[in-house]
Amino acid sequence: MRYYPLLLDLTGMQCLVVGAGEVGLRKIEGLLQCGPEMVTAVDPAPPSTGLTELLARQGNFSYEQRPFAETDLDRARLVFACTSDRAVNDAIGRICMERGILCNMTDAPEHGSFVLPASITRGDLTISISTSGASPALARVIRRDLETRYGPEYEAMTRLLADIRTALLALGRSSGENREIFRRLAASSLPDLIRNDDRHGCLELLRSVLPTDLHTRIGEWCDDCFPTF
Ligand SMILES: C[C@@]1(CC(=O)O)c2cc3[nH]c(cc4nc(cc5[nH]c(cc(n2)[C@H]1CCC(=O)O)[C@@](C)(CC(=O)O)[C@@H]5CCC(=O)O)C(CC(=O)O)=C4CCC(=O)O)c(CCC(=O)O)c3CC(=O)O
Ligand SMILES: NC(=O)C1=CN([C@@H]2O[C@H](COP(=O)(O)OP(=O)(O)OC[C@H]3O[C@@H](n4cnc5c(N)ncnc54)[C@H](O)[C@@H]3O)[C@@H](O)[C@H]2O)C=CC1
Repeated sequence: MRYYPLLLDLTGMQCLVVGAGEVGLRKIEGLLQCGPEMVTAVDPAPPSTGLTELLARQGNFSYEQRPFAETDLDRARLVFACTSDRAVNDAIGRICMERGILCNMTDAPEHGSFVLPASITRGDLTISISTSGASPALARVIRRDLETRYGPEYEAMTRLLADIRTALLALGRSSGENREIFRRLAASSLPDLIRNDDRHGCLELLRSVLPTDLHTRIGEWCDDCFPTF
């Protein structure tokens, strides 16, 4: 396998995007969805409409209208080289490598330390697809295909399973018994029931699978999946 897949927590992290054209903007938007400490974009061009909107909305985003300078890398932990100037991108990649900073090279991925996957998020559920740079267009097609298979109901499904998991683990039963229940629920028709707004079916299913100690909580969990407002 060419790359090691991981999910990165951006809390407290300073991110730098050099070159805020079409590709840079996509990377900035992706970063800002994950709550970093700060995203700084550096580009000599005036900010585009998309960037101006982000600047108005996001307190943790700043834009510096000037070319890249080596000192930009002093505080950055995660860097994206997205300029249209191959020599500038190469220099960023080289310095990051020397300093041990994670760097995404948008025009020469083989010289960077990581690539981005195409992603679908449904609350805490993340589905990522990567072709390791072989064909981003294929990653995009597969992402769109999976988006229809795993719809918005998977956000509530994931939250429900997380709540049940916390409660079940607190009962202190054997992990073998717990695993059996988690696997049954995860493979059940819960997504269909949520999508079809079938609260009754959901109640029935949870009663049939969960131990009686948890039955008093089922109503509250279903309320969360089927809000009445
Ligand atoms: C290696 C990587 C490095 C990185 O950026 O991390 C990289 C590199 C390059 N992309 C290029 C082109 C395109 N990129 C896209 C789209 C996406 N590119 C993304 C990631 C990645 N792109 C990483 C590998 C991911 C993987 O392989 O799985 C996605 C998944 C995520 C994101 O960017 O957030 C996002 C999809 C988001 C979505 O829709 O879900 C499209 C599709 C389109 O626009 O229709 C095209 C045009 C079609 C095509 O070329 O396939 C070029 C050539 C530029 C040129 O022509 O010169 C290079 C440079 C090179 O290959 O050398
Ligand atoms: N990884 C990916 O997903 C993709 C990568 N690419 C590659 O990414 C690069 C950028 O593509 P686009 O965003 O479409 O180009 P673009 O022309 O829209 O944006 C490039 C930006 O870099 C800025 N720039 C130029 N010199 C700079 C410097 N010294 N310091 C800071 N900023 C500088 C320009 O002002 C411009 O705003 C290209 O090399 C392209 O081949 C293209 C498509 C997808």
